[in-house]
Amino acid sequence: MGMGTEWSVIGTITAAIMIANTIFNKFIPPQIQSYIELTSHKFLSFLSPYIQITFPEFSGERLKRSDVFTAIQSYLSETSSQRARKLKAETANDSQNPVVLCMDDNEQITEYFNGVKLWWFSHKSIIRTQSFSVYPASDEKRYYTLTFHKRYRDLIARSYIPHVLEQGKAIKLKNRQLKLFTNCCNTGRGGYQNAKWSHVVFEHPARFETLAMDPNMKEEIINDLVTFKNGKDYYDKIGKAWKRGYLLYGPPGTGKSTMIASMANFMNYDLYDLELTSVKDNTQLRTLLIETTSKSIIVIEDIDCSLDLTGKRKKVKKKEDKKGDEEEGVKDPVKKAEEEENKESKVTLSGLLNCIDGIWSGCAGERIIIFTTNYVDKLDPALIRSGRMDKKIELSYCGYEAFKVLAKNYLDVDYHFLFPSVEGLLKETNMTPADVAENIMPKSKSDDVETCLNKLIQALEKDKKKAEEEAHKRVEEEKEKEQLVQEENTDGKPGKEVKENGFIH
Ligand SMILES: Nc1ncnc2c1ncn2[C@@H]1O[C@H](COP(=O)(O)OP(=O)(O)OP(=O)(O)O)[C@@H](O)[C@H]1O
Ligand SMILES: [Mg+2]
Repeated sequence: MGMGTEWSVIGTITAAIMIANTIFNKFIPPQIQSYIELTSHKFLSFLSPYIQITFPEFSGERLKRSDVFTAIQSYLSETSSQRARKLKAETANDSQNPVVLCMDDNEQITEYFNGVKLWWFSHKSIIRTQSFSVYPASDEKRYYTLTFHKRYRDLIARSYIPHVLEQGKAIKLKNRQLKLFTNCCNTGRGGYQNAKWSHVVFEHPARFETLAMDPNMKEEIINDLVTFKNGKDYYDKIGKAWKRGYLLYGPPGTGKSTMIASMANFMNYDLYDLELTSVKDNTQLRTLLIETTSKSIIVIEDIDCSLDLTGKRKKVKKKEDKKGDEEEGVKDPVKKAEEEENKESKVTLSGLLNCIDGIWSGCAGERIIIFTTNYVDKLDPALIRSGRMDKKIELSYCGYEAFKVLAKNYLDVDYHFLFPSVEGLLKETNMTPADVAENIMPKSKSDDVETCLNKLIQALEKDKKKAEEEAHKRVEEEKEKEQLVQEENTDGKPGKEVKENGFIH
């Protein structure tokens, strides 16, 4: 039988089945339907040498889409778009390929696996649910069926289906568009229902390759991330939730935020930027954290400024109070009520810790939480203990290795005769990678590598001079202080006492 004849036979049979199915669903009572289905199924399976496996979209928990179904859908969207005749165009979140073509509903394709022929069908049927409402409720039921000869049962079950699921998951991950979620500006006059995330597509260009830092430290972080990503079985084995916490600390402009973006790109995880000052209270914080999904990084930037750890937040509130008192006479009452509510907003350290431990234990895995701070000493030890913050990463001033990465990024050079001068000066100064980057960035077309590096050298020399002057000033001040103490000792009371008592203290 030729390919064309085979298809027309399958097509006719499918069409006939679909018509019969419609008539069957419409006119025959459900009890008789199930009896007929059972009998005909038994009869057909006795006659047919083919086996059929069904993969429904929803199974078990009605609200959760089956992971197997979505994996098959991704797999077929890639493999079927070449072969299926009826295609469906779906919107993709990719600006370069705005449309994804995939197999349409009630369409079929043939596939070969290790020389074995098999058929995929995509079904969609409308089920009318029994309802007392004026408008009859209808529900779409979608599923895939896989048909193959019964002699290949083992091969399909043991090799082909795992292969499809693995490929499907990989395709889904590859096509995944990263998102940046933020809770900022979502709190207003309302209560907890306003505790929600809004998102934009995450398109930060930061990569580990372009991140300027000590190469050994970079490698250590990458290895840590890779181990975490592949660690599901390990975490299961040791009975620990599949989560990891990082604390990034260092002066402003040393690349903390850049590193977080690089991590998200490297891991292919969504980013949740949690702005604690916009969270009303601990309950709202919990709601937000529970809503985060797996394969994500939850970030709390400048943790020392957003929590009542240092008294900083209190100070801000006091300032607001003062301002409020001054403006009291002219204030709109609605605005005032709103402010009153905002003033109440309070996330406590213990609330945050409980929430973190809560999502640590209660939600599905693969989550990273990152805190950043400029002042690590100010943080409460409870917040950064191991288990909550598993790895503490210090990002510091620009060293020579980090400079080389920046020079490669910004000027596309691996070496230049001015590099040794830069190396020497970097050792003697504290310049952040952000400032180094700003100095070596060409500002006009005529700026060549030498001009840019000279500009950096000038800036470094200026910094060095300033640091030397400051150090000199400090020494002078110390000297003055010492002199003052000495003068006090000779002229003042303590000296006399020493004399009188005859003791030297
Ligand atoms: N280590 C680095 N590698 C590459 N670029 C860097 C690095 N550090 C800083 N930069 C550059 O400087 C800019 C500021 O850095 P970033 O925002 O990451 O600093 P930060 O440590 O988060 O500062 P802050 O504490 O103020 O939030 C970035 O846009 C980036 O271009
Ligand atoms: Mg930052």
